Amino acid sequence: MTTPVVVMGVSGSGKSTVGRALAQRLAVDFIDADDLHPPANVAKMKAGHPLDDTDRWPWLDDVGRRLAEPGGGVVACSALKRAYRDRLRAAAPTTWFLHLSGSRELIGRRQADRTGHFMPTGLLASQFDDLEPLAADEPGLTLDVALDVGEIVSAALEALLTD
Ligand SMILES: Nc1ncnc2c1ncn2[C@@H]1O[C@H](COP(=O)(O)OP(=O)(O)OP(=O)(O)O)[C@@H](O)[C@H]1O
Ligand SMILES: O=C(O)[C@H](O)[C@@H](O)[C@H](O)[C@H](O)CO
Repeated sequence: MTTPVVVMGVSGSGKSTVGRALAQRLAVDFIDADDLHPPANVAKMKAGHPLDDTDRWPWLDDVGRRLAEPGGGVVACSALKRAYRDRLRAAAPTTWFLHLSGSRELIGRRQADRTGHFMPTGLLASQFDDLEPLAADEPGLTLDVALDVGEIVSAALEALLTD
C-alpha cells in the first residue's frame, strides 16, 4: 500500500484521530502536518490570527516532500483549498484525499471540548471560510464526521483499496 493519503478538513474535524487509526490499519507511517508548521505559523494561530496563503505555501511544500517519500504514509493536513491540494499533488501525484466534513456546530463542540491544543476555537470560522470541499475530479472520498472513527476508517479503507 504505497498510495500517499492526506486526511483533510478544518481544525477539529478529526484529522489526527482518524489519520493515526488509518495509518495503523494500513501499517504505514503517520505524520501530523501540524508538527511541520514553522514556529511563526503556530505563534500566529495561537495569537488568534488565521494563516494566509503566504504562511501556508512553504509549509505545504514541506508536507508535499513528505508525501513524495517512498512507501506512502498517512498525513493529517488541513489542505483547505483546491490550490493547496494541487500543490500537494504536484509533489506527489497519486495522493488520495479523505475529507472529513461536518457541521460547524458539531466540529466546534468537539474542538471546544478537547484540551491541550494550540488552536483557538475562535479560528474555526476562518477555517470554514477557506474550505473548498473535495471536488468530483479529485481522487478521494468525503465522509461525515458524525460517524464513529471506526466507521470512517473502514469506509476509507474500502474506498482506498478499490479505487
Ligand atoms: N468521528 C469522531 N467521533 C467522535 N469524536 C471524534 C471523532 N473524530 C475526532 N473526534 C474528537 O474530536 C476532537 C478533534 O479531533 P482531532 O484533534 O483529531 O481533530 P483535527 O482535525 O486533527 O484537529 P486540528 O487540525 O485542530 O489538529 C478530538 O477530541 C477527537 O477525539
Ligand atoms: O491550514 C491551516 O490553517 C492550519 O493547518 C490549521 O488548520 C491548523 O494547523 C490545524 O488545523 C490545527 O488546529
